[in-house]
Amino acid sequence: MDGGDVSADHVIAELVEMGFEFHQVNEAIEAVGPRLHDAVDYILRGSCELNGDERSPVKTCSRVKQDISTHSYGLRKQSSITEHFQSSSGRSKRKKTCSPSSISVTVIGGPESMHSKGSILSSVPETSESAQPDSHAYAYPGKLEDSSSENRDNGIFYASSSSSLQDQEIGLYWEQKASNLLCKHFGFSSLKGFQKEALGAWVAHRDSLVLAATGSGKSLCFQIPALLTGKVVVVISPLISLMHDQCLKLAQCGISACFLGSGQPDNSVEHKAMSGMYQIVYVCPETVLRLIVPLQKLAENCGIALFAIDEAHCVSKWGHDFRPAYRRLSVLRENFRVCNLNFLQHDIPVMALTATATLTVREDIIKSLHMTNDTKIVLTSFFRPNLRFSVKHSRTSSISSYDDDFRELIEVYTMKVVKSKKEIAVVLDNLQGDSDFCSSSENGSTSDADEVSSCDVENAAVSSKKNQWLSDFLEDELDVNQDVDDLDVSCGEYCGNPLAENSHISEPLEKCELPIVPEGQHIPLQDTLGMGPTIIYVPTRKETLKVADYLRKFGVRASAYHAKVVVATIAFGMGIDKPNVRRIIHYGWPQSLEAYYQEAGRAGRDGKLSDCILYANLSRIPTLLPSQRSAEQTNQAYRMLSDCFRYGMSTASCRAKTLVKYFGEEFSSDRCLICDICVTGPPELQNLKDDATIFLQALATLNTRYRNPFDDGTIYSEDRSGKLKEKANLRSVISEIRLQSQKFAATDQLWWRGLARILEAKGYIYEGDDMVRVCIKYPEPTELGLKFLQSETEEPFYAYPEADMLLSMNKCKSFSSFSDWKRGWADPEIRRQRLQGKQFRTRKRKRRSGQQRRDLSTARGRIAAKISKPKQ
Ligand SMILES: Nc1ncnc2c1ncn2[C@@H]1O[C@H](COP(=O)(O)OP(=O)(O)OP(=O)(O)O)[C@@H](O)[C@H]1O
Ligand SMILES: [Mg+2]
Repeated sequence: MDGGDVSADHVIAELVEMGFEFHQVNEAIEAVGPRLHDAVDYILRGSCELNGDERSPVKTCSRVKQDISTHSYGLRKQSSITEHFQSSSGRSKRKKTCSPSSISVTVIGGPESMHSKGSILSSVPETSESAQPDSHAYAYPGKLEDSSSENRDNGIFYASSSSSLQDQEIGLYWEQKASNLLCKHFGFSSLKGFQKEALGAWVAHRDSLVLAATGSGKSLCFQIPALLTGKVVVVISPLISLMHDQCLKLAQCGISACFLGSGQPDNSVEHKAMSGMYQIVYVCPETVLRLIVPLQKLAENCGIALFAIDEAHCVSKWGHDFRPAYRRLSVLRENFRVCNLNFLQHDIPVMALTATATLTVREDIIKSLHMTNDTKIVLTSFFRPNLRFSVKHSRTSSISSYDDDFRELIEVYTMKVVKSKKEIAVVLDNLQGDSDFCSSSENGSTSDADEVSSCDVENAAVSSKKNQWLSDFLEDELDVNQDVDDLDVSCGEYCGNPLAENSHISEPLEKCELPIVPEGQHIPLQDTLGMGPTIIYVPTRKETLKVADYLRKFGVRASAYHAKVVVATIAFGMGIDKPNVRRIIHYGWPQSLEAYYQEAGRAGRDGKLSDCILYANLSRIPTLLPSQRSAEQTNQAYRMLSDCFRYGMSTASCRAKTLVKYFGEEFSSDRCLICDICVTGPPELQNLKDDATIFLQALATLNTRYRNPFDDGTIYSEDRSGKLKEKANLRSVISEIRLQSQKFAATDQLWWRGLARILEAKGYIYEGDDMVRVCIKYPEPTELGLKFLQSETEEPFYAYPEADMLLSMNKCKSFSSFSDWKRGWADPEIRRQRLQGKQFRTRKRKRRSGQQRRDLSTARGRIAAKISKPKQ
């Protein structure tokens, strides 16, 4: 919108269309001429005093500079402290009680458009020399009237807004005013539906819980109130990198903001914030708990418009990033009510926001934060139409998998096909020989894992040279604030999966324009995503170095990022808003679908097609990463990991549908059309009647055979020595199946593991002890299962084989030959021949050469070598 040269009629029409009153428009045009922005400014300023020349010569960001140069950007003065006192004393001190009414749920139909054309955030450089990244507080100078004696009280500055409005004024045309502020500060043409809903609740002084997809624009729901009122908005946020990112962006939009917490090196910022100097104050939950009294003073002196609790899933023990301090945030609701603070006219609203909350988590948030019964729930679709989800099988702990898994990525970034098998072999050899490059135990090993490896102690130490290189790289290439330490915030009582510390960042060599995804339309898979940045999430720090190292050897500009080395403002963690991330690669099992969806949500925030690929070892059961957990938390963590495992194993249902369903949403359309399952289709439906029958039959046999002598209902199985041991487990069921059925003698355990999941989902079997597990261990038949077994109908049992069953089908052959070999030993004649014959010698030789090749860099290899060493 450039109002300079357009005719008065055009400008009038546009202003009226924007919702301004005709007489206001006329007055504005008469005063400032037919210039759209100036007219908008004029109207917004209304009858306020103008004093654009009072702006202090403090550094401004490029966008603000541009605004100032194009518009006569007068600013309204912050009401002085005396005015605040006057207005507060003039208010009714009548105490109010909360009248409970039922919680209302608003479901906004269909996902909001993600196509943020003309987003100023993508058009403005991410850092600007004038954005003061090292100042730790971000003040648009026009907002801080440091030279006004009126606003200055004992050296303390008070927040100001260009559109400071009284409470009653906000109520009248708040929607229009909010839209105008949105346009002015953020460059967006209109508020999204859910943003209006959330703001509407706030205007009505109600608490609210805002549930909206990652990247949908939740931040604006709590940023606009600061602009509308001129009062301070206090935002509770879990990560310093996130607070830093948001403050920087607000500064670019001409809004003063600061963050408080252990990462804030400037002690004076807290004092200034509590004096009302900043419009938006970000604070970590631990810090806000000790600031209750200063905040009450702030509410009395300057006014607090809203408490926003961002990433509110951290409140809940049932969520993926539980933070104990978040749970204590009920103090905000308790201490800022009319009944405790006489000067308030209404309770200060609490707005909780998250993109990843299941139904249980939502209830827990409302309860834990003591939100009022009148809490408004604003719910939008969690569906992100431009995210292309897929799951691929990979032995992610083994560097030999990197070749296949990262080949395409390397080709995208280096723009050449460099990888002949020979070249790759050379690189892999180099990496294996590199002392820094050590293998680590995989997140995803089963208890019966047969290939677990670990690092030599000496290899585990990362050379200081490399660390130096990494921080140099990050300093050079990324917008880094090394003074900010995420770990200060996220350690201690934080019992979650530290998201930000496990990522790689690949920066593009050059950017390219990509088509915007038309909502609900099919996107052919061969569409290239171009070279926007890629984030690779891996489970351990060691693996960040490993994968980054590998990519760099092929010429990709990749760097490991984890909080121990450096914390960047674009840390790509929870809530971080970088528009053009094209690929999110999870390399190894995530710990929960919440974490997965949250991390995947960093992709495609500009609305363009982006890939979210999960590489996981589908033949193994994932394990929990070590963390301090109570028994209850451990069970919950297993439940979440199990859901994630099932997502990976699923072959029949659209990925996006599974994901949004997990968050309690009924997917409006049947398929997303772009995920791997939608594109390639599910595998062939199979009649698994025989398989299900033999499984349940074997289970029933074991139950009868090992019914324990004490007849207490517990079922035992025998170990090889014939001793009674624990309950019949999946393994013993599989052995029993092999004994009972020639047809299934060669079918491997992956098949049965998958089938057990299908039977469990059907309600035919259940976990026989009280433990929560990722995969069923002690199957027991349900009544339904027994009924199925006893039924003599010919009715088929159709099911889609799951991912592990498909893997099993592929490797069935080798197992079969092994099985034949094993069975052969039962025949005395074959046994004799083998012991004497060539066949045995060959196998022995092979085994011996295997010993020589033992990999001494792995724990297994060293143990094996030790055991096989002849005794002296
Ligand atoms: N009304 C709007 N019109 C157009 N674009 C918008 C609007 N509101 C927000 N956006 C865009 O949405 C992007 C993401 O916003 P934001 O960071 O608030 O997402 P979020 O919902 O908090 O995501 P997350 O759950 O990942 O934290 C912003 O960079 C902005 O470009
Ligand atoms: Mg956010």
